[in-house]
Amino acid sequence: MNDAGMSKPSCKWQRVLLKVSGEALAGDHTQNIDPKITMAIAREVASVTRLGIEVAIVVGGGNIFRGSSWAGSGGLDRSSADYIGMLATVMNAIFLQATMESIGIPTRVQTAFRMSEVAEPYIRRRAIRHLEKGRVVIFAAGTGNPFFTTDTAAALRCAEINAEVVLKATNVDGVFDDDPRRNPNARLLDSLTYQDVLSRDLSVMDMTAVTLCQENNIPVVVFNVTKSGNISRAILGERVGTLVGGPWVSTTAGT
Ligand SMILES: Nc1ncnc2c1ncn2[C@@H]1O[C@H](COP(=O)(O)OP(=O)(O)O)[C@@H](O)[C@H]1O
Ligand SMILES: O=c1ccn([C@@H]2O[C@H](COP(=O)(O)OP(=O)(O)O)[C@@H](O)[C@H]2O)c(=O)[nH]1
Repeated sequence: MNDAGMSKPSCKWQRVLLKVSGEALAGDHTQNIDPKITMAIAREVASVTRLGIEVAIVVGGGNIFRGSSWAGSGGLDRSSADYIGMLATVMNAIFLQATMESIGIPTRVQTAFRMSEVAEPYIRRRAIRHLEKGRVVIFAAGTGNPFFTTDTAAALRCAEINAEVVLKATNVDGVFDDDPRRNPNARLLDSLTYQDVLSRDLSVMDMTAVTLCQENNIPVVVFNVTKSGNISRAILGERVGTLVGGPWVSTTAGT
């Protein structure tokens, strides 16, 4: 039983870290953020938090600004470009928080650097208390440092709050043995070891993020967020997408 008075279901995971990339939030790309996507995420997260599963989210910012693409333009150095990118993730976080709270999900945003007029600063113990109280916590501004990505922030926050898995929401069905957008014969991989990802240079997450997950035995599930129900399936531990960090193990809840 958690503080929110909900009995814990016999699901695979009790506390998860959901990584939502900016690309995923952009949906059909008619705008920077697709409200249909934020609402779909909110509804699916709501359905699992009602089961007592604790959900923390790291949002990306690539739908608005990706530092590496801008560094060097108009005298913009990489660090300044990355800070703009981190601020982009805060915009996504505030939007997602508003959508979640509009359907009754108590949500807190914690940013890696202080902007306390719009969000809480990242305070680890406070984040854990929010989760224990049944609130969704959205981590924004990545790690707060330039030269990193929000995938690394996802791995870091997952380790810090003792979440059990990083669920990486993407626009493709999982990890393929080649880029599916370039190679129609690319094969979806069921599961992978961290070493596979590193040695075969499979574009799952950046190497820093993969190494952090490997060193802390954090499994990563890469799944397609655009398919309705996949967020719930991933959070409930059902077999969806590609599992990095060892073979799927059947559970009572999943297959
Ligand atoms: N250190 C902080 N800086 C900025 N805002 C904060 C801070 N701590 C809490 N808040 C905000 O104040 C509001 C009330 O905090 P809340 O989390 O509801 O407190 P409690 O856990 O005691 O109920 C929330 O909107 C929260 O985001
Ligand atoms: O710890 C971090 C996280 C993000 N970023 C910057 O924020 C941008 C958006 O994050 P990311 O590209 O990881 O978002 P996503 O690819 O998930 O949309 C990155 O390109 C970086 O410029 C950063 O500098 N440090």
